[in-house]
Amino acid sequence: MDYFSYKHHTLHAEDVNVNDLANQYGTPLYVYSRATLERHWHAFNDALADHPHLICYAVKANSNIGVLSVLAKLGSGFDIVSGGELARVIEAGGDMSKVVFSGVGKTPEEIEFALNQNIHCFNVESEPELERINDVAGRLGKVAPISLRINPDVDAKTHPYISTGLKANKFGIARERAIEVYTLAHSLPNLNVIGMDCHIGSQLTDTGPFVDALDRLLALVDELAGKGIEISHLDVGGGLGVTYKDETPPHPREYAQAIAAKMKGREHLTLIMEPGRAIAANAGIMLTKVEFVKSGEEKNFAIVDAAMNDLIRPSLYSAWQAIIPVTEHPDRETHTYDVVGPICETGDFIGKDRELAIASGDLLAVRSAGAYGFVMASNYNTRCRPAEIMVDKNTVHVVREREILKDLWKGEHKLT
Ligand SMILES: Cc1ncc(COP(=O)(O)O)c(C=O)c1O
Ligand SMILES: N[C@@H](CCCC[NH3+])C(=O)O
Repeated sequence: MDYFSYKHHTLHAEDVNVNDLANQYGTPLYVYSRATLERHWHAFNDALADHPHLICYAVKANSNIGVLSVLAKLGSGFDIVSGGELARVIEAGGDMSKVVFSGVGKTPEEIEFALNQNIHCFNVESEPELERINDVAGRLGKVAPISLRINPDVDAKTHPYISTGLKANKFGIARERAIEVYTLAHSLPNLNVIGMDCHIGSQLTDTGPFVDALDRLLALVDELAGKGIEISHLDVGGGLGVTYKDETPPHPREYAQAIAAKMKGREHLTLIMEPGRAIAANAGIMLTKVEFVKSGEEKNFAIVDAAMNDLIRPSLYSAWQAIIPVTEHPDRETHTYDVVGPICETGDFIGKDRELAIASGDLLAVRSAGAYGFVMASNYNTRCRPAEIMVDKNTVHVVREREILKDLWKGEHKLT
């Protein structure tokens, strides 16, 4: 079931006509569906019902406090990568005992902040980070729970910018060095070694690489146990892909069951997952208005009011996201358009070569925009970032107001 669907030729988000949202809140506008977020979270959680587990939603995918609060109410954990994300989870009412802290460059201040919140675990990516956490914990008279992020050296077969589990990537500790680094961690006085984690990349559309990575991790868990280092959780990271166009990723249930099957007989190991995109991407759309239709010699352009500063994935990764009309006009002729924004860059496009039946003033919806959409937005060209809306059946919540011009130079000072 799709919570973004047409009723009487008009796109709805759950029970709300998105035309009304655009009229009331303006465009560009991000619109999320609470029911979709919840359904995606439950798909992971329910599939793991037979194994001790924790779903730690990857906050980076969509860190809006409204989104986080919906997931916190379901009992979700959170995977964070900065003190800022931790502060958002606190603000949203998240349970600190279900927070894991990933990322290659945690500062002493961020470590202290997280230690004082008693988070579940630090996912440590290097030896110097291990030493740093040990020092900060010692200074605070605390013991830091840690997991080591192992780089399993498997090819996730995804876009090179978002592949993270190869030796050539900056992430994690090489598999060959894992035992040595675990031994070091175990010897440090202010650390408690409780887990092992990995994350091999994002937008993966095949279960194979996940299972290969898990096999490699489990072999290490056994080797560690042989050396007297027993851990209590295994975190397989995030990375499950979604359908943007014609990709056929496994359903979260299928993916989670494949992972859980490998964990049979290891019920003492809590299984942690950190899905981001698979929960948020298809729970959101971005609405944009056609300002002008421009016919060139070689191309037609639909110049819209959203740009690469609002949604950067097409420009950054040549990512394809569906662009659909808010009102269907079966009577109109279609033409091929590049859907472009007003920013002064040739790379400013939302979609290329799209068949659309449009006129200026029409509204379009960019689908799959709930993950890595607003969170990657900027103010480039001094543009206000869009508002964000959460629809819950027929109720509309403004979960972030549209920026106003004054917000854009907050903290700046002119010379007198
Ligand atoms: C450590 C870690 N966990 C989880 C995620 C979430 O990934 P995805 O949104 O692909 O599920 C990421 C981002 O790729 C990550 O770096
Ligand atoms: N931002 C990326 C994914 C990066 C994943 C972060 N670890 C995207 O839009 O696809």
